Amino acid sequence: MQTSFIPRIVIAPDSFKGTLSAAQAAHAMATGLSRIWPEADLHLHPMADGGEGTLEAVAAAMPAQWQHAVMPDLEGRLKPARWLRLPDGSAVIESAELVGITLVGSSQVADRSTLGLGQLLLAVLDAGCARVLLGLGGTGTNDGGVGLLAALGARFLDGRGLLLPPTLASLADLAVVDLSGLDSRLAQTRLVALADVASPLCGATGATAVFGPQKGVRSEEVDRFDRRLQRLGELGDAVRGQDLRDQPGSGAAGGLGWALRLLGATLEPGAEAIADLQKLDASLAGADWLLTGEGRSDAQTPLGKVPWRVAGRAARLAVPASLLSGDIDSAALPALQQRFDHCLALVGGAVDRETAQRDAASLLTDAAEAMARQHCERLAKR
Ligand SMILES: Nc1ncnc2c1ncn2[C@@H]1O[C@H](COP(=O)(O)OP(=O)(O)O)[C@@H](O)[C@H]1O
Ligand SMILES: O=C(O)[C@H](O)COP(=O)(O)O
Repeated sequence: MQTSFIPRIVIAPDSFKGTLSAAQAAHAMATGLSRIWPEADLHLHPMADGGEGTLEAVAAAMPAQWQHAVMPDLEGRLKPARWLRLPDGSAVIESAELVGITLVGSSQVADRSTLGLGQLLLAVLDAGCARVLLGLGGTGTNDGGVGLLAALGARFLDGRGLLLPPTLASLADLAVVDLSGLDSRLAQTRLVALADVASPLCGATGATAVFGPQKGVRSEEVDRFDRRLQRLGELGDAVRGQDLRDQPGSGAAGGLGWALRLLGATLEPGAEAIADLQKLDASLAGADWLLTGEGRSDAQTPLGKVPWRVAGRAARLAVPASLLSGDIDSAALPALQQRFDHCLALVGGAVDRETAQRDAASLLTDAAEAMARQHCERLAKR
């Protein structure tokens, strides 16, 4: 079916983790919409939230230059790591490049470190970048950011004054946080952390309790590891004379949010920052429809995931928004329907999870087409 109505449609999905990048998801959705409206004015905004895909989402928004380095990953293996230099001279780093959960091999979470990420930040300082955006999220580390801090000159000592390796395991013996040797260039550098979650560093809603289990923290370890980050937070905050550990986003990326605050960074919700960089509102202004989605929509989605945030922007501009995700938790539907006029999942009916993941791109295209067909008349009447 094709119609003469030519709609303006914004397509702004997050990645479908493990199956499609945000750009692939946006492209698949666009292909489906084009079957109904071949001439449609489509605006593709592959989104990210600070986690995996952040560099790609920024690169899609502007003529940024890819830069290349080789740094230790979360298990200490040397790995190529990219960063971006923006037209205004700022740099963008993505934590998932070096300490991403997909890079985890056989290590225990307590032995992983963000040291290589700190070394990458040093390389960016060497390159003379005065403003650095750091995407936080999708990490396999829970070291409170001590690796990153150590790379930049911080020292972590035990009760006898011995230097500790920068890992969660060593924090069991932590007695002193010494920030006196931090790289002096940090004082002239504007650090902006793009956080994918608003969790505090510790406690029931903190990094270890909420995101530790997905990184391999066993239930009997949660309290012990949380106490280590609590102690780290108390000692670091005392040096700064501020309570940084309870601030929103300090628990992002296994505590990297807190570590960056300790370095004077400001924290922003990553999805909002990416939407701004992509000038999403300019595309939404006057649009007829927003189509967004993610791998799985659930109770976390209304807490500020990408689809929720882009739909919030659409609502402010009176643009109806629909959600097309790989899977949708039916328990979350009532909440999701507050913001989306139509919620559709690939999983359902004859399509099981395995098929939805295997054939994600073609199923997404077909589902977008089906959605467009259903919305055709309503959009034409707007
Ligand atoms: N094509 C797909 N069909 C069904 N489920 C998917 C698909 N792609 C990803 N998922 C599921 O989505 C979940 C990840 O959710 P996602 O929204 O992508 O990331 P996050 O919640 O970490 O931001 C995983 O459990 C994955 O199995
Ligand atoms: O710990 C992290 O890396 C994140 O802040 C939360 O991770 P997730 O968004 O990949 O679940």
